[in-house]
Amino acid sequence: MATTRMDLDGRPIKPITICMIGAGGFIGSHLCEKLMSETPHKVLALDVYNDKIKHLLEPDSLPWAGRIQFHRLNIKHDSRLEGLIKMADLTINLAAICTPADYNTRPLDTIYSNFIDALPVVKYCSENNKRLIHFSTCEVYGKTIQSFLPKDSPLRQDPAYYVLKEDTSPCIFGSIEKQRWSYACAKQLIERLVYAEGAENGLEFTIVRPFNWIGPRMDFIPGIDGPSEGVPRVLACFSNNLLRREPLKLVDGGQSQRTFVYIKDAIDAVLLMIENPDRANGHIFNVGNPNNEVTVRQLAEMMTKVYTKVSGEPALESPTIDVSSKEFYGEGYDDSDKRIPDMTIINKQLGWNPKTSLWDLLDSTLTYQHRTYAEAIRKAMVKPTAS
Ligand SMILES: NC(=O)c1ccc[n+]([C@@H]2O[C@H](COP(=O)([O-])OP(=O)(O)OC[C@H]3O[C@@H](n4cnc5c(N)ncnc54)[C@H](O)[C@@H]3O)[C@@H](O)[C@H]2O)c1
Ligand SMILES: O=c1ccn([C@@H]2O[C@H](COP(=O)(O)OP(=O)(O)O[C@H]3OC[C@@H](O)[C@H](O)[C@H]3O)[C@@H](O)[C@H]2O)c(=O)[nH]1
Repeated sequence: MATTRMDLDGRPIKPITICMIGAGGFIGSHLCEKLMSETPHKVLALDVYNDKIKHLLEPDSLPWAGRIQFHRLNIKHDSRLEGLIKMADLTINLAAICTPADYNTRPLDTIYSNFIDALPVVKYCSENNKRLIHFSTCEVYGKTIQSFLPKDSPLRQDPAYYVLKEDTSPCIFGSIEKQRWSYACAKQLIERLVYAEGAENGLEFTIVRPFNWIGPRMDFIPGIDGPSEGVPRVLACFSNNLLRREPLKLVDGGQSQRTFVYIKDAIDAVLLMIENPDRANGHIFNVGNPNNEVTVRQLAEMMTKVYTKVSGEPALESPTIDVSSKEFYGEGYDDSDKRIPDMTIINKQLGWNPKTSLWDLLDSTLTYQHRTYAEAIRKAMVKPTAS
């Protein structure tokens, strides 16, 4: 007899149906895994692709068979979207172009994907009184105030100038020709639209600002399960370099800082939002791990050490190489200098804190990368490239 699961206020959690847009992606695939293995909820999984959730959809003998349905559709132009949102109690929108290499090279696609294409999702939820959890990004904060202070200013040590807080921090982007900010600005405007639908029309919404969630199935390995010339996010870039025994490329010397959180810790936070609507509705949540801050150079050094342990292969003599952002990303690139999430609101509303250290999450993730890709890469490197 399954025990009834209780929410944070001691009330029994009723099974719901969730319309998950972008369910076939990195975060979506982990969220579907969690929902299928640990909850009674149903998922309508909408995406253009389902490679990352195929293991959840087949065979029919799976214990959750019947609770997850895949619908292959592109929300840009599909008349089935409203009906699927109406069938569900809650819509979670994860769909986006969200790899920085695209922001300054495909700015129109980026703006359409992160703002225009999300408009019908918000409209259908609002018109049909359906709850929405919308995925934004920590990138809406842009650059810290600290990054504009003189290098020797003592204020640089004051957290008020660099800790990012949902209800007080400004959004600071570069100039228009720095087209990198097309993504963050599109995300900012869709946040403002969702917030306005809440304020004016009573839409029950939650906005999530992920701070660099990383783990297995993030993006792709160029030339293996993605285009050879593709440029994924840093975890996949560095994994690809390690797998191919190439130096890791440090953009502009790798001085930018990031905080990384393990995908499995972050998914726990999302499940708390799903199952505690009274505590999550109306809120914007930072979801990250302030204890895992490194420069990109330090990340490269740590991944090199972990990969040596995981693969048994010694590191290269020169494990990293500096490259300019212009060379790596092209014209119009710019960067966030530092991303430390303030955790006050998510602690107060949901009592959530991340658990996994950067070393441990890199250990499990690089173990997955090595097990999944090492053989395919060895074969690809042996095979002469087509002349
Ligand atoms: N992973 C992170 O650390 C991170 C950080 C900040 C924000 N986010 C946000 O979280 C969300 C999910 O990110 P992710 O890391 O899983 O990315 P992802 O690229 O792995 O997943 C996005 C999914 O959306 C799908 N999609 C895109 N456009 C679509 C469309 N028009 N119709 C149907 N499906 C479409 C893609 O096929 C993909 O499977 C995005 O909104 C992203 O901006 C993620
Ligand atoms: O090979 C590489 C790849 C990336 N980098 C650097 O590593 C840092 C992280 O780059 P990523 O591609 O992972 O992406 P960013 O952290 O800049 O933004 C990402 O995180 C927030 C989400 O909104 C998005 O998924 C994306 O915008 C950047 O400073 C980038 O310049 C390298 O130095 N070398």
